[in-house]
Amino acid sequence: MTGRPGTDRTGSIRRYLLLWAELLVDSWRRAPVLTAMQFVIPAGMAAAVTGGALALRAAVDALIAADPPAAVVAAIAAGLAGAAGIVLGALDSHTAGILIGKVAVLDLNPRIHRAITTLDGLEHLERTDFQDRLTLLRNAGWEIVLSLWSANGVLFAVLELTVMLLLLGTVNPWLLCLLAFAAVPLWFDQRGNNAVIRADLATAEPIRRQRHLFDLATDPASGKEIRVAGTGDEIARRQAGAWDEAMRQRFRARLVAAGWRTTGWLLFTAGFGAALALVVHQAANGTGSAGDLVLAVTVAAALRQSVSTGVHYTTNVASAGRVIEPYLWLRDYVRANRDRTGATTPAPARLAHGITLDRVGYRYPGATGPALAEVSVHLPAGSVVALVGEYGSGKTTLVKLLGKLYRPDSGRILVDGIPLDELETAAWRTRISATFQDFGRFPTRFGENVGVGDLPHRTDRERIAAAVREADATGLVDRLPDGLDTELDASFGGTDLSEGQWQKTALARAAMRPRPLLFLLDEPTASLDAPSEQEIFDRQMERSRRRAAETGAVTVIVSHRFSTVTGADLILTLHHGRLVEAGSHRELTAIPDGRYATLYRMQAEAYTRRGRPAGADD
Ligand SMILES: Nc1ncnc2c1ncn2[C@@H]1O[C@H](COP(=O)(O)OP(=O)(O)OP(=O)(O)O)[C@@H](O)[C@H]1O
Repeated sequence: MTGRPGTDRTGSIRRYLLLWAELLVDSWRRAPVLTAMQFVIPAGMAAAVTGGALALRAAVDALIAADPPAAVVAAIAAGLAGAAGIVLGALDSHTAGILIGKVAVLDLNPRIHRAITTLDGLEHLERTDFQDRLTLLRNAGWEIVLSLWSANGVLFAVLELTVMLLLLGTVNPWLLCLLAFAAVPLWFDQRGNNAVIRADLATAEPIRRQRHLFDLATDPASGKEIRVAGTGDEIARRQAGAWDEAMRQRFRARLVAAGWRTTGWLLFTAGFGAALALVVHQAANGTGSAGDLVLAVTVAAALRQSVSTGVHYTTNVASAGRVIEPYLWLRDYVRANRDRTGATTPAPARLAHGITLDRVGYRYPGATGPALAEVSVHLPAGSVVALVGEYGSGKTTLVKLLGKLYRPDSGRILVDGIPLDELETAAWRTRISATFQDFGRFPTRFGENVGVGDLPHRTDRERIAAAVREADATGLVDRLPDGLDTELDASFGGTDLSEGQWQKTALARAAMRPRPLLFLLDEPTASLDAPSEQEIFDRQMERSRRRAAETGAVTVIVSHRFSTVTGADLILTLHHGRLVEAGSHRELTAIPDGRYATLYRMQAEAYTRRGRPAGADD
């Protein structure tokens, strides 16, 4: 921001013009004939209106001059011009609709979705102010493309207005003042629209909240809890509250806009009336012809139509700002993100030394305190590292930093001495195998759900079968009606899986990559029963050791069940975002009143009370 409104406005106009130029190129590529028609038709309509008015004046003057043949020719010309105007008007709306639909659905919407889904990092999905913008962009393609053709419509409306005013000027130069009256509705309408845009942006948050509450109420997963807890009424009340909050502001803004619009039209009508009175007066005292009067009435009536069309298109352009602004923001954000992630150093073929965290800190945007602070530790190549700590202690944040999903605010992460920031993000990610507690559920076939863990091999059935074995999911596949080819996700007509089965699918997906340098397992077994959990951890340990020998891979496991990670080479205990202890299970349990030792003992006692062996491997 420069702080100078004029400069901001110029910059904004420039950005809009550039966007429209791009959309014009898209339109031309997608449908050249339809695109050309968007210029030819309005030009033809402007010509038809002015030609018709001139022909009508000629016809009336010829009649008065007792020249019937000239009057007939002029009347036919006026009729033809009127008919051409009607045909072109009908063509105009149809062709524009088809063109806008094509470019919006086939070019712009996919471009927006691609930008959102391929953006590096997670901030745009997790920050509420970013989410508000993304909410506005859902299927916004139509409105954005419409703005181009509305701008084009404004241009032609101005052209038509200019020609008409020139015609009126030939009758009486005072009639040129009608231009000022014609501009008033445009200007007032603009003011009203600005109020609407401001209100829509200001109420994006409650609209998103009410949508979220609606999704919550209609989602089968949360539906169970809502019914048991009896919170249905409360959710409905809050949804209505959010809706009410948004709608109050939006209705108020629309009321203000309607006030501006009505005032604008009233002023225009007053000017129009005065113009007609002037021409009638001129005709009455003999300084003008009857043809002039007909021309003035015809043109002034058409002028009203042109102004109305101009206002309509201007409204479209102005209200498109609601989605154009977030779209331009998204493009800038993607560009800035690309520049920021322009690292080019390839990931090492294998880890020789390991991963070092040097005073790493991270604070979520808008958070009051840091999620991680001053974390310094070395994760040796080939080691299995466990992250433990209470809820919210920073474990997942650390995992995300290692996956380059966030960048540290302070300190740095080194991979074999190379700053992670300098490693090419995509290349680094292809060397990571990861499972998160909130795993993805893709509505595709089971095999594909697993295969996407290593995109180049997503249809490699042998590789998929091996990954399924690694995740101990062979029994699951055997029970599926079509094995690997079973369509998943009941909401899309497929077979649904239980929470634990989805988690096993995610584990199999994470087993697809053949030579990872880093395994990230963020509570990979939270939805599984204890025996499956232990089995999976044992299997993962075995896999980690194998991969460690091949590539020096580091495994980072987050687990709340301490007994499963006792075999880790290094256990890191986090507390309020700080690393408070690091060592092996034996070393940490030897610290009297140590954090790990205390938490471990408490968990072990709880298991013993429930009749389960406490830390059987201890
Ligand atoms: N997207 C986010 N925006 C703002 N704050 C966040 C976000 N994600 C996590 N936090 C905060 O950061 C801190 C660390 O969260 P983190 O998820 O890393 O903890 P954790 O140890 O993995 O917790 P859990 O065991 O519950 O998964 C918490 O205080 C949490 O509230």
